[in-house]
Formats: sequence, structure tokens, C-alpha cells
Amino acid sequence: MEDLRIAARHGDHDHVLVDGASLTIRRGRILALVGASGCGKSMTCGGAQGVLPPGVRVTAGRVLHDGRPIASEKLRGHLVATILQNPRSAFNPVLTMADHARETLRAVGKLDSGWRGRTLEAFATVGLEDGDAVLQLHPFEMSGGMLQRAMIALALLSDAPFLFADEPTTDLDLIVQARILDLLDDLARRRNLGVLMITHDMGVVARLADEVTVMENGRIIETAPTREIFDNPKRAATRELVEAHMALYPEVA
Ligand SMILES: Nc1ncnc2c1ncn2[C@@H]1O[C@H](COP(=O)(O)OP(=O)(O)OP(=O)(O)O)[C@@H](O)[C@H]1O
Repeated sequence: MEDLRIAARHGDHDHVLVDGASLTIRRGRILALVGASGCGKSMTCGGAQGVLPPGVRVTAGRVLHDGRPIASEKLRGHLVATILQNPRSAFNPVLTMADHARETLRAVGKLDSGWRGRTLEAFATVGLEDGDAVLQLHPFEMSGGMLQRAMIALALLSDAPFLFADEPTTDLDLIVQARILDLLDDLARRRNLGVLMITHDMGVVARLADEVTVMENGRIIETAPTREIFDNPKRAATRELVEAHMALYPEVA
């Protein structure tokens, strides 16, 4: 992302939400995007893919893939798969997992007679055993952890080389959180995925991220390898995040 600017229209003037965000996501690496609530993390992620709330738009900047500018509709679902915070609201309650898998594949132009085998393979990859039974389930018949695994499996169906994960474990209990984080880590390494992980949990950052980008009030203020962010934070907002985390979990990081 290069100098991405995002604004909301208020009456006759623009209210800037993201003010020139630039960041690089590399295959096989996990980049954590952190910062206080409301600093613009989700807008940055959505803006890059052309998915923004009504009244909010990208006013400048561009996204490049391998150095060439790419339109958001070519990015979304094809180059970038996304997993979201609350799996229960991301699924349609009246559709089964089989319906969701077919819909996902149709959306990326990959629905063919091999859909079932590919979905079962993706389910197995994320640790959903007995995939045949899972295909028949509706979202309300599954636990939060199962649903998050299913969402990750559906994201993998597109074979997109990049994965944006917006607070992927926030709504899960701690044990399930740890399993999902391990799964994402494993997938990033094994499938050589470039992952953008949005989080405000520095514990997640310490555990997973190779590199960290810190946002404050719509701006990127610091990017550094994870170790450096914890050992030698350069900006006050970064220090605050690290210190708040260390106060809660002195033994981590
Ligand atoms: N629909 C909207 N219209 C206008 N402004 C919005 C809208 N949704 C969010 N905002 C504003 O955009 C800014 C950035 O929000 P964003 O959701 O990107 O923050 P965030 O860093 O992801 O926060 P969180 O960690 O709480 O998810 C905030 O100031 C928020 O108030």
C-alpha cells in the first residue's frame, strides 16, 4: 500500500480517517498492524480492498502487487482473502457450510465439479475433521472456534497468496484463540502466505508477527521487526502499547 488516504464525507468537507498509510506485506511473513481503537486499522485494510462503509472513500494512494498498481476488485478474493473478527456474523445463518463453500468459489470464478474435494481438503488443513459432516452444518450448529476454522478454510479455497486477518481471535476463548493463532502461523509458513494481522493485542503480536506497523490517529508512526518494537520502541504510542502489555503479562515477549 502506498500513501493510502481515506476520508469520510461530513456535510461539505472531508474528515480524514487514514492519512497516508504505506506498508509492505511479504509472502511467508506476518505483519501486525497495531494501534489504539479507532486509529484506522480496519479502514486501511478495507480501503486497500475497496470495501468501505457508505460515505467513506479512498481519496488518494494505491496498492501495488509485485511493483505494479492493481485495482481493488482484482485484489479482493483473488490476491487477498480476508477473515474477520466475529465468525458468527460473517456467515449467513440459513446456509450450510457446503452452500458457503460453493458461494465462495463462485465469487472467485473457481466453482467446478471438484468443489467438494477442495473444500474437504481445506477443512482438513484447518483441523476440521469429519469434513463431510461439517459440510451439512449451519453456522448455529457450530462453536465459535469451529466457525473461525471454517472461515479460514473458505479463505484458503481462493488460493490467494495474501491473507488479511482483522482481529481474528478477539471473540474466542483463550484456548481456542491459541489454537487459531498457531494455525494461522503454520499456514503462513507452510503455504507461504503474506499475512496482514490487525490486532490491538500485543500478546498476539509477540507470539506471531515478524514485523509490526503502529498506527496512531490515522497515521503510520513506526514499522520495525517485532523484537525491536518490544525492546526499543521509538514512539510514545508504541511504548504505551508495549508497556500496557508488559504490565499485564510481564513474562511474555
Ligand atoms: N461508517 C463510518 N463513517 C465514518 N467514520 C467511521 C465509520 N466507521 C468508522 N469510522 C471512523 O474511522 C476511524 C477509524 O476506524 P477503524 O475502524 O479503522 O479503527 P480501528 O483502528 O480498526 O479500531 P478498532 O481497533 O476499534 O477496530 C475511527 O475514528 C472511526 O470513528
